[in-house]
Amino acid sequence: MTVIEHARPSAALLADAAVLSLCAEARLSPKPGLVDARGGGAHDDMDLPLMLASAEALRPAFRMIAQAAERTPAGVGLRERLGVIGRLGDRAMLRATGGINTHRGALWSLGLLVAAVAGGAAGERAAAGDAARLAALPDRWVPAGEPSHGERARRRYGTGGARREAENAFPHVIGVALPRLWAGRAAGLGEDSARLDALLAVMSLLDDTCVLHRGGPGGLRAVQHGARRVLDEGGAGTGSGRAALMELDDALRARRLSPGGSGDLLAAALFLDRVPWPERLEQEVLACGR
Ligand SMILES: CC(C)(COP(=O)(O)OP(=O)(O)OC[C@H]1O[C@@H](n2cnc3c(N)ncnc32)[C@H](O)[C@@H]1O)[C@@H](O)C(=O)NCCC(=O)NCCS
Ligand SMILES: Nc1ncnc2c1ncn2[C@@H]1O[C@H](COP(=O)(O)OP(=O)(O)OP(=O)(O)O)[C@@H](O)[C@H]1O
Repeated sequence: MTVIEHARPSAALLADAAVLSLCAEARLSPKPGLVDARGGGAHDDMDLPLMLASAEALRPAFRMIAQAAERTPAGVGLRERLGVIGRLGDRAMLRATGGINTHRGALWSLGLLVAAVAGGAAGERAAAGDAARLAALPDRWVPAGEPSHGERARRRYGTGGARREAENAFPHVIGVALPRLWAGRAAGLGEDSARLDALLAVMSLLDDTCVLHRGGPGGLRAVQHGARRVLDEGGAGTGSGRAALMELDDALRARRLSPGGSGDLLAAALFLDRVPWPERLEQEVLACGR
């Protein structure tokens, strides 16, 4: 069997892949409740140009994250360095958006995955596992402050939010979004329909603190049941699935419910799908020679 030398993707390439994934997630339309090419969804302070500007503003942070992970062995030192860069990235995002939180959750999830790939993880599962170990390490420099919306939702409803999703090695990315994306492609769905179905599959299962904070457990049930219904109707690529999706979009916009955590995890799946893993390259070369 051919064994191909695996050149680790450069920090610049990983930052490109992370920004492209955020842009692809933002452009994907029609997404229920989320910002997309049609407008702000459940948000009255966001639109697509703002999301794209925010993604671009995060490029230096992703590059610094990758460089730090290339140079520093995984451990508390790296975790604390990522915390510093993550908080700087957050400030760059807020500068670019005039103070609006467009991508905080996405920077957290993608930042950890970028660090894992830059640190040498080979394959989606390995990357999610390495990211989980980093997420679980302590960071002495977390500033004390007001509890975030997510923190309040966690205390009130006992859910784990973005932090636990990372500490558990991104089960909704590895076990839900990626398999659904690949199954959709294998079934011959168009790329947008395969991505929308992957998003809906995550929405149908995730305890999203973004939704809980705005709509409580009733709002979360509406998101989860609505997404499940679209999939049961045949998914975004069918007429009845599309009709159910548009109904869900109307309902989420009317109730101001935004499944932001699911948007973040779709972007994370698109990132992992874009990384040129050695075994995928190997399969492509073998298929080419057949
Ligand atoms: C952990 C983070 C998200 C902050 O936690 P916090 O409780 O304040 O955030 P909160 O729960 O409000 O969620 C933020 C966002 O995460 C997303 N989210 C919500 N629920 C989920 C979920 N179940 N799974 C994944 N993402 C989710 C949503 O987009 C939400 O808006 C992160 O911003 C952080 O701690 N950053 C510090 C910098 C750092 O350490 N970075 C290191 C890696 S770059
Ligand atoms: N396409 C998208 N549209 C909207 N949000 C998205 C999208 N993709 C990802 N997100 C995520 O959703 C989060 C936005 O959440 P939200 O608007 O609830 O922020 P907040 O400032 O915590 O709450 P609020 O707006 O209620 O004050 C971001 O952190 C971002 O990572």
